[in-house]
Amino acid sequence: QENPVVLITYYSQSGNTEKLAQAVAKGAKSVPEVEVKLLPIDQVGESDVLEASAIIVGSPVYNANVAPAIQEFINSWPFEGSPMKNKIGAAFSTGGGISIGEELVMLNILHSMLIYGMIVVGGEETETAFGASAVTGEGPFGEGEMDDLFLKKGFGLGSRVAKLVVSFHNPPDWK
Ligand SMILES: Cc1cc2nc3c(=O)[nH]c(=O)nc-3n(C[C@H](O)[C@H](O)[C@H](O)COP(=O)(O)O)c2cc1C
Repeated sequence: QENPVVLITYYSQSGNTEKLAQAVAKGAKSVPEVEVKLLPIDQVGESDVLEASAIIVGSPVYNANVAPAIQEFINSWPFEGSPMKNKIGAAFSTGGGISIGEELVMLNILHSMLIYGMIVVGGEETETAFGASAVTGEGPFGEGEMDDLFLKKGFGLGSRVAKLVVSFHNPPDWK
């Protein structure tokens, strides 16, 4: 039996969300028995979406909303016959400021996943209850390297989703 696929996909104009996506992928790859795919959103086809057992979507904060490309991507998922039902979903975001949209963006992604019948989860810790987020342009969190604190959150999100996928893939005997 093939390993279940965890798809991590993101939109990133200036590289911040991509950095966080790489940390999420690292976390997912730390779990054996999953295949991890890390792709920018414009390189994801419908077959990637359909074959994935889990999808982790990342967006920058744009005026307290997801980037339009992210919403278009989610809107393009197949709906008839509920092929997305019971896939695991999770979210991450990066925003320039502290608390000016990161949570809204993650929750918006999760809301949309719920419409498709997906099972949505946050990260490993209370600090990633809604997913992993990073501040990229305020106070000590300026341009350049992403703070380790945020990369760890991304890692934890990826590893939690991958662990869940493995346990879903090998269901216990519930009888
Ligand atoms: C059009 C636009 C709107 C933005 N609006 C917000 C905002 O409402 N809140 C915020 O925290 N950051 C905002 N930002 C900053 C980005 O979210 C931040 O720089 C993010 O890390 C960019 O991600 P990227 O490098 O992956 O493109 C905005 C940036 C742009 C270009």
